[in-house]
Amino acid sequence: MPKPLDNDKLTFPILIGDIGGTNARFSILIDAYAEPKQFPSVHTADFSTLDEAIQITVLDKTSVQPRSALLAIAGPIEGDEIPLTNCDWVVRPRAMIADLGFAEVMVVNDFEAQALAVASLSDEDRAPIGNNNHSPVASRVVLGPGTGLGVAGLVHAQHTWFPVPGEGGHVDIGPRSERDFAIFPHLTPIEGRISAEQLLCGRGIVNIYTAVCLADGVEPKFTIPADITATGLSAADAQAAETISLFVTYLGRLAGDLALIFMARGGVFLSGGISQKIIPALQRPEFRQAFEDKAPHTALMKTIPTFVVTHPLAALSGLAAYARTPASFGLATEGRRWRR
Ligand SMILES: Nc1ncnc2c1ncn2[C@@H]1O[C@H](COP(=O)(O)OP(=O)(O)OP(=O)(O)O)[C@@H](O)[C@H]1O
Repeated sequence: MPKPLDNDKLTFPILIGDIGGTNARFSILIDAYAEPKQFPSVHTADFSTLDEAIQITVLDKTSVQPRSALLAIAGPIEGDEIPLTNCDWVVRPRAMIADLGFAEVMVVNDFEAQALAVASLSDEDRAPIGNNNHSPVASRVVLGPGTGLGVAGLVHAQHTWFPVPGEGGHVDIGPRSERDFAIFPHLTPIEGRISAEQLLCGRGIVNIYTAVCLADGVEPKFTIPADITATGLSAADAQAAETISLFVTYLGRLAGDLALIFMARGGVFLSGGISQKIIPALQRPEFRQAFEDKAPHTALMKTIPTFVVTHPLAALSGLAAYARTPASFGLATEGRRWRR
């Protein structure tokens, strides 16, 4: 078993990496004060292993030899061989230490990294949804529709940020309005239920659109999420337009539920690839209406801000924030930190 370590500093220079299902992004943090040295983002499919991607895209391109690596990955972190969700790579920290010259490797969950990022996002790196652009220093939530639906809480207590990565994308979601009751019977349950991720991700956009078409007795025209949002945003197609409206409504409902669970007075932050692409739809009334529609707590919900994270490399910025000042974060390291 890996040896548990305290939340002490990783040794600089630190390679930080955000390994998604489709893309991997790397940078090097020379010390606690320097801006990260950014490397071009790469497609995971272009390299057979993570180690090869690090060697070719980072180590071969710089004379700086990182002493530590801090990686965010999509998927649960268990044991010494960590397979990635949606990609063939396996993270092998012990082999990275042996072969790539690192003294230490630490691996965290990708939404934990997103949560670390929203602890300190500047105004330029977020777009408010609604009238409130103030985020007090208080607990927050990150909710990210992309290939899947990621969720993490960020609890603020004792002057410390505690990321809470969970599987919140898999909570149940059910019909509420009369129109929902007409559409939901056309969704395909998985093992008897509809989870939030079945509606609130790229595939979910297609699921909603198809169910709307079936409810209307119309042949579906689109199978690609980006086509549905593009057509829906321009209102060129009634079913695609309704899909966008329902998508932001359901996202607002879930965002509100999560804000209630975490008492997230610091706000709910929408990350992931889709949120940034549909900001105009999120700024229409439906998202905030659904978010605030939480009687008997409507007055409370009106005070909670909501944002789209617009930072292009939010997970990397979260990892860099942790690498600089680990003591500001209550990040669990047990079983996730390996050293030579
Ligand atoms: N304009 C768009 N509107 C709606 N959905 C989109 C749009 N563009 C891409 N998508 C969908 O977003 C999903 C990809 O999300 P994202 O960009 O967050 O990638 P990821 O694989 O989750 O993360 P990573 O880039 O880290 O690998 C896919 O399902 C894709 O079809």
